[in-house]
Formats: sequence, C-alpha cells, structure tokens
Amino acid sequence: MRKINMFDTTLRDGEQSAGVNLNHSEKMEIARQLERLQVDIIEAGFPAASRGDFHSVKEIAETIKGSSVTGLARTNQKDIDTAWEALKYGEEPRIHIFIATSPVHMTYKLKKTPEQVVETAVESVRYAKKRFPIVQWSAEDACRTDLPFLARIVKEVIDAGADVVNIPDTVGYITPEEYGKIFNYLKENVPNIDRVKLSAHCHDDLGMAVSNSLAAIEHGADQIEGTINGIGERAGNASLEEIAVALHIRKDHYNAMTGLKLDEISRTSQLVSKLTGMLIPANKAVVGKNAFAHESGIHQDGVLKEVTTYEIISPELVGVASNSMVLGKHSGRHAFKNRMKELGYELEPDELDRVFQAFKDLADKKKEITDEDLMALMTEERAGSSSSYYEITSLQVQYGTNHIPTATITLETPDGKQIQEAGTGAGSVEAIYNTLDKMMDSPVELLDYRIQSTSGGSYSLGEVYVKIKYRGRTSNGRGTAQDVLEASAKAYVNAINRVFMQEKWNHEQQKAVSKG
Ligand SMILES: CC(=O)SCCNC(=O)CCNC(=O)[C@H](O)C(C)(C)COP(=O)(O)OP(=O)(O)OC[C@H]1O[C@@H](n2cnc3c(N)ncnc32)[C@H](O)[C@@H]1OP(=O)(O)O
Ligand SMILES: CC(C)C(=O)C(=O)O
Repeated sequence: MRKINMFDTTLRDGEQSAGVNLNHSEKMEIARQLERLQVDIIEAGFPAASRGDFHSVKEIAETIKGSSVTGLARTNQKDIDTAWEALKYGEEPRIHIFIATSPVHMTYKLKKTPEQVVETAVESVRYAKKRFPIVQWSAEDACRTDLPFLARIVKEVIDAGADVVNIPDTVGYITPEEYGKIFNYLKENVPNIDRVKLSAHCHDDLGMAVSNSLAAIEHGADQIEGTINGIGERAGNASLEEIAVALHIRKDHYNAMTGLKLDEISRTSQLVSKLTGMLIPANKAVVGKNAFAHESGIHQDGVLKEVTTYEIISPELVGVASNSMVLGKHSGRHAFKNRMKELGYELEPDELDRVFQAFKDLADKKKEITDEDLMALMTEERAGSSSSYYEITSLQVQYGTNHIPTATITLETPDGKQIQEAGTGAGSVEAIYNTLDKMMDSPVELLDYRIQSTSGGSYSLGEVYVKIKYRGRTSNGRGTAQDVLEASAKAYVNAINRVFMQEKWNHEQQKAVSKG
C-alpha cells in the first residue's frame, strides 16, 4: 500500500481565511496538536510576510520534532533568506518556493514573460538548494497553465534541484478527471519526474477540493496539501481529515494510506475551530456535530439492529466517544423505547403507546428532546394521567404592558361537559388561577408555586409545582409543558384532580368498611 505524505497548511493557507488571525501562542498550540496528529509536514507560515510570522515559524521549527516544518517564500532572494533564518535550526530545514505559471498570472500579476518566469523559478530553486536540504517548488495556478509550458518548467526546476513539485489548483477550478490527466501528462512528458515527489494542493471554490486531491492520489501524487476543517483562502482548502479518512475507509479502492493518527482528528478539528473562530458546519464530513448523529426513525432502528446499516465511519476511529441518537420528530418507536430503557423505564405496550404519542406531540413543538424531557413525560404518565378528572381543552392568555392580563379557559368536566370561563389577574399566572377558581364549586387557595426548567437552554420544558387547599384538603400538583403558562395551568388542575381522587379513594374505603 502506498504511503501518502500529509502536508498541513492550516497555519499558512488556513490562516489566509478572511477574518482569521492567530497569535503566536495559538500557532504554537495548533502546531503541537498537528504533531500529535502526526502530519508529515507543517507549513508554519510565510516568514517574509511579517515579523510575527517569522517569529512563529522559527519557534515552531525549533520546537516541533515529530513533523517536518516548512515556510513559504516567493522566488526572490530576500524571501528565501528570511525563510532560512526562520527554519535553519529545524530538524530538517525545508522551504516551499512558488511562482505563478498561468498566462493570466504571468501577464497581469507578475508582469513577466514565460521565459522570465522559468528563469526566476530556476534561479530561486538553485539559490534555495544551497541552504535547504529539501526544496519544494509550486507552480501557482498550475491548473490554468498551458500543459507543455508546465511540463517544461517542472523539468527545469527538477534539474535545478527541487525535491518536491507541487501542482496547485490555486483557484479551485479543476475537475477530478482533468486533475488526474495533468498528473498523467507530467509523468509522461517530464523525463526527470521520477526524481521528485509530486504534490497536490486544492482549493474548494467549486466544492471539489477533496475529490480533486483523491483523484491526484489515484494518478500518482505522493503528497497532499490541505488544512484542518478545510479552512483557507476564499472557500478554503481541501480538508486533510476528510482525505485521510476517505483513504482509510476506502483502502480497497485507493490502496493508499497516510500516517495520521486518526483518533486525534476530532480534537485537532475542535482546537482549530476554537482558535480560528471558524465554526464547523454541523453537517461537515468527519468532524461536524451531526457526522455521527442519527435522527430519523428508520435510520435509528437500523443502527440499533446493526450499526453498519447507516455508519461507514465508526466515531471512535476519529476520536469521537460515540454516535448519538437524536430524539426528535422523525424518531420512531425503536429508538424511543431504547432510550427509555437506557433511562431505566421498561414500558408496557399500552404505556409505550401513550408516552410515545406524548413524545411525538412534544417533538412537533420542540427541536430536540432531552433525557430530562423524557423523564418529565414519564412522570406525567405515571403520576399524572390517572388523576385526570378535569382536563384543560384550551387555554388562551392575553398579556400586554398596558392591559390587564386575561385568561380564557375551556375545561372538560368529569362528566364530559365542556365549560368555559374568562378571568383577570395582576399577572398571567394569576389570571389563569382566578379563572380556574371560578370554574370550581368552592374556593381554591394557592399555598405554594414553584417553577423550573427540565434542562438548560431555550428549548427546555417548563415544570411547575403547586400546593393548594381545596374542599378542605391540601394537595400538590405538577405540570410540564413547553410554555410556562400552560405548565402552570396543568399543575393547578392536577392538584385539584388529586383532591377528587383522594375523596373517591376515601369514599371507596368507607364503602368497603361498611360492607365488611
Ligand atoms: C496562492 C497563495 O496563497 S500565495 C501566498 C499568499 N500569501 C500572502 O500573500 C502572505 C501575506 N502577504 C504579505 O504579507 C505581503 O503580500 C508580502 C509581504 C508577501 C508582500 O508584500 P508587498 O511587498 O507589499 O507586495 P504586495 O503584496 O503588494 O504585492 C506582491 C508582489 O509580489 C510579487 N509576487 C507575487 N508572487 C511572487 C512570486 N511567487 N515570486 C516573486 N514575486 C512574486 C507580485 O508580483 C508583487 O510584486 P510587485 O510589487 O513588483 O508588483
Ligand atoms: C503557494 C501555493 C501552493 C498556494 O497556496 C496555492 O497555489 O493555492
């Protein structure tokens, strides 16, 4: 199996992402993590770009031992000398020199003829080779370069001493098939090509950076350049973690592997995201929050029966603790029952039907159902539903800073009638309770009222506890709902119902005693 070198440019091309600016200690931290990830080469920066970049490249080169460290330079002597000063005390000093070779870049940006570009490239490689044991040369915008000219300049820089030749798709223009053809063309038309390692460097402007990098591997590239999380100039670079995992999972197809410690991927990705401030899209391959989350019932059922039905990458492979079953409106009974079992609830079939229905109703209103929500639903089921003497059919509350809060409530009575009443109060909860009081045969006195949320966050359920005195008895009630006013009404009615339950129980006890 071929070994592919992983060249990480998170600290150079990745830092070229608009809005990203890493300070020295942040760069050091990322470099140490890249070393733990065991990337082969770390491009630590562009030493001539600024004093800060110079300082970081220098310290990274002098600190990192497990990966080779490089820095970028233009073809002028000043950039190369500055890179040498930054890199000379590293384990294996390596420079990365580039010059553009496409007509548009040569004509308008460099204002040089193709002959002058060849000459400059050759001179700079020769100059760099006098210092650096390893010289990488890149043909910037290679994928929009005239192929015979590309082959010619590549041959010349190899003769000048280049060790690695990089063929960048600088503007993310190429397709996988075309990129493969460029590598084939160079192998067929550059006589000394076997003297160098060939490298691929892809940008994601058309969303093809990873596919193009994989195509390059299929056509002989020995090295892949990219960044963690795919950050980089414009739409970013190829995501190194995606390429490494693709090679691992599809080794049957690519017959190539990297030396990356794959279980460091998640940690590296999180660190880069945190320090650069570039958020990882939830659906991003390999490292997104949803990459190992199963949401829909049919998938969850499949995964519970056999994980490989819907999981081609095991989360542990990339350092994620486990997959997750997100309970939401698309979940089915299997996942629901399984989660309930994990929470310690063994549900009888009819109980499962009821709680599952309550769960689905809640999931229609709430994005994600937490364990606390499920426990609250179970408490409602086991301790609440049996006491439904009065049931709230509808509740409407009007509140405004310049209006008196008013509640309108429809209740179903124990004998199946619908009764409706409206009432006001100093606040919305008081308006609800005053209205409910009016619907009862005797006064209800509120002794205690407590409210809490079932979990953190804006989507958690409101849980209300009340203590009342009604028909000479004290009673506690509990209500749970997404809206705190609904939870308050439910708790009050639940406490009233418990008084009736108590009365009924007493009555049955007395009947039993008098019979006996
Ligand atoms: C595809 C890539 O990602 S390339 C790397 C991009 N990275 C960066 O640009 C790093 C940050 N850059 C910087 O800090 C600055 O641009 C510097 C320090 C590199 C240069 O700054 P300045 O000297 O002020 O030049 P400026 O950036 O305005 O223009 C670039 C100059 O470099 C020249 N140049 C561009 N590429 C090369 C090259 N490979 N070799 C030689 N000269 C080059 C341009 O033609 C232009 O020259 P000119 O001034 O004669 O017209
Ligand atoms: C310097 C080169 C390799 C580059 O970043 C590009 O062409 O995108």
